[in-house]
Amino acid sequence: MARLTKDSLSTIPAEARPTIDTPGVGIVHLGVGAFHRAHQAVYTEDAIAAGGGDWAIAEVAPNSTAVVDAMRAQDGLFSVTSLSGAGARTRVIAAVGRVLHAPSERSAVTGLLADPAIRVVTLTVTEKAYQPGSAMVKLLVDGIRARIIAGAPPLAVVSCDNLPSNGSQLRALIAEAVELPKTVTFPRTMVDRIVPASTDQTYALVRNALGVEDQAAVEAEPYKQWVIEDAFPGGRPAWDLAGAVLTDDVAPWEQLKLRTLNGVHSTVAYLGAVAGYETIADALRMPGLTDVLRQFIADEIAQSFTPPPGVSVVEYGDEVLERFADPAVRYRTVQVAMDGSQKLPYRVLRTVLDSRARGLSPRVGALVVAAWMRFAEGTADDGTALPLNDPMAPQIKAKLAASGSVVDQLLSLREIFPAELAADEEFRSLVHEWYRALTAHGVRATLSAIGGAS
Ligand SMILES: NC(=O)c1ccc[n+]([C@@H]2O[C@H](COP(=O)([O-])OP(=O)(O)OC[C@H]3O[C@@H](n4cnc5c(N)ncnc54)[C@H](O)[C@@H]3O)[C@@H](O)[C@H]2O)c1
Ligand SMILES: O=P(O)(O)OC[C@@H](O)[C@@H](O)[C@H](O)[C@H](O)CO
Repeated sequence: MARLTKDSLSTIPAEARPTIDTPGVGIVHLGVGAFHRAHQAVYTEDAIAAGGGDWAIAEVAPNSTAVVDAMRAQDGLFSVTSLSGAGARTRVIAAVGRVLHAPSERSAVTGLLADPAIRVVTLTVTEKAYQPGSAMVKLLVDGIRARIIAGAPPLAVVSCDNLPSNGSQLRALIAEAVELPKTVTFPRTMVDRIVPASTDQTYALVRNALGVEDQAAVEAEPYKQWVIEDAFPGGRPAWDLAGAVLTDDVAPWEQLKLRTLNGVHSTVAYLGAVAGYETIADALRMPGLTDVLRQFIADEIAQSFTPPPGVSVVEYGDEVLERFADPAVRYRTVQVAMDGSQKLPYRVLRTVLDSRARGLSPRVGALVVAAWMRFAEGTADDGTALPLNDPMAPQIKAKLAASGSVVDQLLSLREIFPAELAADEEFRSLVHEWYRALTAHGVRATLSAIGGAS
């Protein structure tokens, strides 16, 4: 079967063809993962179609050469399939102008970061990359230094990772190494679209829909949202015309999404993986789980922050549960569960701390922590092995191997559990209680007992 390329575009169904001819490059993106392709690349294609401009994307892969090879062989083209119970729609995106591999083409990447034609840098490099002196930080620092030497043309560096205050966190990491001119900004964003890792099913779906082979294909839910702080000194694509919300205040949107959607996603992931469910949608069918999640949303998450004006956290949470429950979106529980040490603090522990400050009981928050502990132990309730894919795996495993209670050992990991929380007797005793129940009876029986008791 022919490969997806500019030459083969005339053979695919007209409604799936790109809506633009790739213009000049104006954006560098670091981290060519599935999410970027299904989110920022789609918004950018639609923004170019609606508002024009030289805003094509130069993709920079920080690690793998596989995605670089696949996209180069396809002239930068790839497809995005929106999947839901209602059906599938595949479209090809032509917003990518160049593809580079950071480790082997470092000077080309730093040269590009200094190029005045580049006015925006975006990133999706996962939470764990935001560490002082990481390869991603060093690359950006070198690029910004080269840009300063070139006269510091204006630049916005936009983190699109799931992190609280993502823009300020990134700025702080870069500012440790280079004095930042006012012409470089770090807008904060809230990004949302459920994009599971591509599988053979994704590639087969595209072969059927388009009649070509696409090795960079991604699939996603139809829903997408992007709230961006409007701080672009060198201009930006007309993302607003593509449906993004440009605002001065991203914070309430970010809290809403990270605490509700991501907090609940992680909850389903840990309980679901330990109970033996492969996907988030499958896990949601576990008796009692939806009731517990609704309690979590209404009694703890919604009490922990002030949502954007006019938004009900409970209604938003109901919509999130509907999105998660769509069986067409096959997000694996173990994928959402990975890197828990990086995710738990902002997805769940901040909710617990803020609701404790308001005098509330962290009942479900403590259950999530106990479920993460059971997951970290590496076996499901039926004895199947579970992968601990986490940058802190060595420290977590060392705590698990130490003598004493698993709960006390893991709560002593200060990088995850702040001292204030670990010292909170009510929280501690609830985590102990849930951990005992999960260990003695398993997830399903524990959830059924909650249902029976409420
Ligand atoms: N997938 C989603 O549903 C979704 C939705 C919203 C936000 N996000 C954000 O996007 C991120 C990436 O998700 P994805 O689905 O594209 O994952 P992915 O596994 O497809 O891609 C991850 C990308 O991050 C890069 N990366 C990984 N570790 C890195 C490191 N230490 N330094 C630099 N780069 C590194 C990889 O090279 C790859 O390009 C998530 O961590 C999250 O912050 C994802
Ligand atoms: O992408 P991660 O690893 O940060 O988190 C896994 C999921 O919770 C996440 O990707 C959600 O699907 C996403 O944040 C929805 O917008």
